Amino acid sequence: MTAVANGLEYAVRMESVAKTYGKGDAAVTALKDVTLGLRRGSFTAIMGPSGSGKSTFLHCAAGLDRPTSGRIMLGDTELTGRRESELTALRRERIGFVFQSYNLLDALTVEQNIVLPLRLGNQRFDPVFLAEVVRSVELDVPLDRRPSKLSGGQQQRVAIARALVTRPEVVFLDEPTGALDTRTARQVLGTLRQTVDRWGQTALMVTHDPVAASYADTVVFLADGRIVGELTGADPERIAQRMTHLGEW
Ligand SMILES: Nc1ncnc2c1ncn2[C@@H]1O[C@H](COP(=O)(O)OP(=O)(O)OP(=O)(O)O)[C@@H](O)[C@H]1O
Repeated sequence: MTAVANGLEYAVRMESVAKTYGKGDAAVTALKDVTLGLRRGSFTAIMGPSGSGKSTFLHCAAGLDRPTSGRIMLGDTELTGRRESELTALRRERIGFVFQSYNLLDALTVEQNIVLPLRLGNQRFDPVFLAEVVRSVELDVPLDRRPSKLSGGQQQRVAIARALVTRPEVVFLDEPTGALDTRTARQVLGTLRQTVDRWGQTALMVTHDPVAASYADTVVFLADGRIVGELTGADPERIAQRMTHLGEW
């Protein structure tokens, strides 16, 4: 298949990616020969024991960290070998991020938080699209409120809206429900699933939770820096069983 066709079919492609931290005796190889494509419109979860390379994988795929070798493509744009300023612009314009700790600014209102990536990129915001994003994440609070006045679940919906507002090619989520109670976590994951289904949003989520992972189309398992398996359409029990086979988690 040609590179252009891959760019259309895959939102992200990683080819033989390796990442080593440090040098000599202190070197730690966090990723080894990782090859994976995220199809446009797919929702993928990454699971693996502690230290298996999940964060490193997410950071490399999102252009937050550089692999030691291999190639990473965002659509038909190669990330590897770009200057930091170019990577910053690519991340701002084409990628959305959601973290466990929400990372909202309390000096700003909910609405100002959501549109912040557009302001930073000097992009205009379309109030009709903003309303659609707010509706799609089922955010049901006054937009002039400060984030700290909201529940954890509502704060994470604000963070997801902020990640979606630039119409990113991919949203990367790092333990997005790690700080939420079980019921709220399920509601937020249901919302995320709907944005994938309705908008064709591509998403990649790192999680320790088999229930969270079961909302994804495919779960990719990492162990010791390598991809060691994949499950599609699996329920939480099957995912938990596979994790148990990978050892402690
Ligand atoms: N900045 C760094 N410098 C040195 N070693 C690192 C660095 N970041 C990660 N590592 C090492 O790389 C390996 C993979 O770490 P990583 O954080 O990617 O795993 P993880 O699966 O996300 O772990 P966890 O589930 O505990 O967050 C580990 O051995 C870790 O100690």
